[in-house]
Amino acid sequence: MTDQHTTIIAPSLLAADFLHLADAIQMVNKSEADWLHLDVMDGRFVPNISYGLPVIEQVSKACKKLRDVHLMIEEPHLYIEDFQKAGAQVLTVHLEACVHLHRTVQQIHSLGMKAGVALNPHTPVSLLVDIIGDLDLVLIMSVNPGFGGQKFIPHTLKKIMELKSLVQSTGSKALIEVDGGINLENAPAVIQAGADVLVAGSTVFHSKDPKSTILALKGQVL
Ligand SMILES: O=C(CO)[C@H](O)[C@H](O)COP(=O)(O)O
Ligand SMILES: [Co+2]
Repeated sequence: MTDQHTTIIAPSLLAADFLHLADAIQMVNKSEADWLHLDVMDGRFVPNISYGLPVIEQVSKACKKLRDVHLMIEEPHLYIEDFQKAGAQVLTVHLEACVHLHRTVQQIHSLGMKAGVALNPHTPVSLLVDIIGDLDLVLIMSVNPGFGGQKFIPHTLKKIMELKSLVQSTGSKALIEVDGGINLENAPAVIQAGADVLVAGSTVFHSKDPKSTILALKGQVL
């Protein structure tokens, strides 16, 4: 999607203190984070409900970083324009939730957003073969979607490597984003496997010094 040499860090607001969202956004604004990851859950595609359009609209007004919206919802095509109006800049839908994935990607692009497709841990990378050339981003779920604070599933490292070869062999511009259970211990291996973007919720927001943790995830320890 963009020329970049250092890993993009996208803190996930899901792990922030919801009573003090403004403080969380100011921290992200002042940090070396590149994006803000926003997780939308509908209680149907995943067994949890997070936050939705009104929250993203307000967050977008305050957030100076790119808004990376991860839709864990059924029938996401019904809400593409709503999320664009709320301030989404990258909009990611789940392959498992889309019957007409190519059409949904076209819809996202027609509204001026970057388009991402997310894969659950059990969904093979090979299912992207006929869409990879149209994508700006592929999100590899490294936990089962629905909750923050879960443990990284090790076999997803192999999927990141498979996706990296697919991207390289097809000349796709898609960035590889990895989401779930990322911490300071596994981040180097995830980057080594081919990740361009690391999502980190608990590791950033539950740390004593979130700004330093963001730098450390980038491999630039203070
Ligand atoms: O999509 C997600 C969960 O479905 C979140 O982005 C992810 O879980 C981040 O949280 P953590 O870093 O705590 O695992
Ligand atoms: Co997410």
